[in-house]
Amino acid sequence: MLNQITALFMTMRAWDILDVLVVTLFLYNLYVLIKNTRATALLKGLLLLGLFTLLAGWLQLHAVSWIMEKLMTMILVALPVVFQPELRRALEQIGRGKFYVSSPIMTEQEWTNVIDNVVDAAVEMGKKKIGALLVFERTVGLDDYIDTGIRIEGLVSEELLGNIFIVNTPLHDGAVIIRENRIMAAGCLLPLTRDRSLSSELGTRHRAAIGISEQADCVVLVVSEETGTISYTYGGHIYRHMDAETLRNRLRGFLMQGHRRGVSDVIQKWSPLKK
Ligand SMILES: Nc1ncnc2c1ncn2[C@@H]1O[C@H](COP(=O)(O)OP(=O)(O)OP(=O)(O)O)[C@@H](O)[C@H]1O
Repeated sequence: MLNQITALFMTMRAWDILDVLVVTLFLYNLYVLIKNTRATALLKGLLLLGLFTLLAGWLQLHAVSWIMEKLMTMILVALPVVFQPELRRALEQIGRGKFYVSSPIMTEQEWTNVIDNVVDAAVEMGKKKIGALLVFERTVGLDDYIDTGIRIEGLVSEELLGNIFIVNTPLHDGAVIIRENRIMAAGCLLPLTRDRSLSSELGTRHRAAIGISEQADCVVLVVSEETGTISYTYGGHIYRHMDAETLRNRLRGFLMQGHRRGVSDVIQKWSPLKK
């Protein structure tokens, strides 16, 4: 065994290493792209079906094997249809040269500043019963949704957020999308959840917040215009009646510990050129 491994390394050419590196980079970015989206759950399901097919073959259950093989073929044909939005987004990102995401890493102080400004704005809007919808992009890019709104690309501040959501102003309808310390766009249209089990108290603003969190790994804040309560959504779930401190802590958890944008982070983090 050891000899075989040694032989393998001895016969390895520089191109083979490059080959492995390219495949690793591709798979890692693919993982980052689909992590925490509905694609992950579907892939887990596929993996289980694959294992079941192998097991059926190994136990020589011919009828089960035959059915599973046909089923797998059908699923593989159906996959591009089911994953059409994800595939489109991935191809667009490659087309825009964004598959390998390179972005400056935010310091802890910068994140704290962003979170404080957003939470203070949300609390203030809650007191005044001003409805608001704020999406924090994480590893899954939200360019598709940013494109549905008005581009801003301004630094996050309590004052700017407060201004955007003033009732009857052009930008107040729809969602604000935040990427790191920038408000990328306002007035964005988000997909509504189709979950029928939700409370009837939750109108379209809350349904949009849940809907986008089902499609991507973003975290979304909602301020209710009716009650002034603040909620957040993540992974298709809604967490309601948040106070400022809990919200701050949850956002820290999501954004400061959980925010990774890919291999570029690691490279930048350990880069000797990093100041
Ligand atoms: N698909 C969507 N994407 C983004 N924003 C949306 C979407 N649908 C509705 N909204 C926002 O939600 C507002 C309507 O909120 P609605 O009263 O229906 O929801 P709600 O969940 O009951 O919230 P509230 O408690 O604030 O009343 C719209 O004016 C718009 O700003």
